Amino acid sequence: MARVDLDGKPIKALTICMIGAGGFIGSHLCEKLMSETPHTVLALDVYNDKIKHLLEPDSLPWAGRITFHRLNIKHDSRLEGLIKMADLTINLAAICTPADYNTRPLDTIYSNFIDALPVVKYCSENNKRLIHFSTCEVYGKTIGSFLPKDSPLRKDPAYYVLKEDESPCIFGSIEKQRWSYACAKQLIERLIYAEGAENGLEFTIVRPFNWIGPRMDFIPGIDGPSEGVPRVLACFSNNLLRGEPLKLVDGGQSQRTFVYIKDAIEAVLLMIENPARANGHIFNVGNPNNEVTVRQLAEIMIQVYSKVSGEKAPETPTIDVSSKEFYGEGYDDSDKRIPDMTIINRQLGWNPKTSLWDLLESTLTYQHRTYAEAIKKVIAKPVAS
Ligand SMILES: NC(=O)c1ccc[n+]([C@@H]2O[C@H](COP(=O)([O-])OP(=O)(O)OC[C@H]3O[C@@H](n4cnc5c(N)ncnc54)[C@H](O)[C@@H]3O)[C@@H](O)[C@H]2O)c1
Ligand SMILES: O=C(O)[C@H]1O[C@H](OP(=O)(O)OP(=O)(O)OC[C@H]2O[C@@H](n3ccc(=O)[nH]c3=O)[C@H](O)[C@@H]2O)[C@H](O)[C@@H](O)[C@@H]1O
Repeated sequence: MARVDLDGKPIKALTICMIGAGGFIGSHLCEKLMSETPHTVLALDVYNDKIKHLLEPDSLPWAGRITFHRLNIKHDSRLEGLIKMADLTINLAAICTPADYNTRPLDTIYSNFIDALPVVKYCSENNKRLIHFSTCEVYGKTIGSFLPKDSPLRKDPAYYVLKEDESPCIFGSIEKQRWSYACAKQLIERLIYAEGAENGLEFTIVRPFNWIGPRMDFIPGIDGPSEGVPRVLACFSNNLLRGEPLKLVDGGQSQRTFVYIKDAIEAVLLMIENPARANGHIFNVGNPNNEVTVRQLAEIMIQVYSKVSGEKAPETPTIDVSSKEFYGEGYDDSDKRIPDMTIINRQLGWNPKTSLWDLLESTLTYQHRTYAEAIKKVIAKPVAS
């Protein structure tokens, strides 16, 4: 049966230029596009470890529909040609781990703004559609966080729910370099929006709210640097795998909503296949029902990991660390992130499905299966003198 879009029209097979295809989100999106659609992917990245299973062997059912192009978009003349070959470009490439924002602010700003400029320009000049990945961090802090601690208004959704077309972007001072990422993402959003308004660029901007699942980031000392600090899912997974206490930054009081990567990818596929409904829009993609403090996240992950691994929870399950000690000078944090879902619901009829417990159960099962043996070997190895 022919696949149809939300308006009942047949979906044409597309060629998609996916920049950053070798990362966490890219790997899941490539998997979905290969297994469930007829689309072709030109996968661009500097790494391909997370999509190797889709590239080899030649006998895979989708062989020929995905090709990997190893390139750095900072300096590679092949970029424009690949964008021209495609109907649609999806840009995922970015430095997007908070540990980098205050310690490598220049790389962060270059990666999230300067390096994205040619992609926007080539799409605009060649009349190609662009789906650009921004972030929920563009909202920064909530309005409610500036109210007195005991103000009843803090409980009023008007002071914390984040709306694409209404909420302001509230960042800290310049010396709080945490916001270098959010600010660079905000400026590229504004540039894309302006290209749409002045030059007719067909664009969609995605604001992911803490998408998590298998293949997110790396486990320090196993498939990433020992001293590296990934995002919270991988930090806590690493602690659990090693039987160490989970580190709560500044008491773990910040709140987040976590969405399962597989739910979120459904939303991206709807955007890809329904351009008339997605063009010109900015979409929050998150799960407002999965809100927890970071401390609660740690507690749930400890329980779930114990269930899936059969190992006892560590005697000291969590410890508090200051943000200065953990991330260094210039760190700051978003207090609370509840996505408003009105626009994505209206335009694409999308809703997240997976509960926090369920998504952590499948993700931690994957982490245990993938890393537990390797961690045991590393721990058992005597340190070279
Ligand atoms: N995962 C989330 O929940 C989340 C949340 C908000 C925003 N985002 C945004 O979504 C996008 C993808 O995030 P992710 O979680 O998959 O991150 P990721 O780090 O796993 O993936 C990014 C990929 O881009 C590649 N890349 C970076 N710079 C490049 C360059 N110059 N040339 C070629 N390739 C380059 C990296 O090698 C990596 O494979 C990013 O733009 C990020 O800011 C993600
Ligand atoms: O995922 C998103 O939607 C966006 O937010 C993330 O930012 P953040 O949620 O702050 O990053 P995490 O590393 O996942 O941290 C979440 C919270 O856990 C805390 N944390 C992290 C690691 C840890 O070991 N302990 C700990 O308490 C952090 O301080 C923060 O409050 C990243 O900036 C991006 O990947 C992305 O743009």
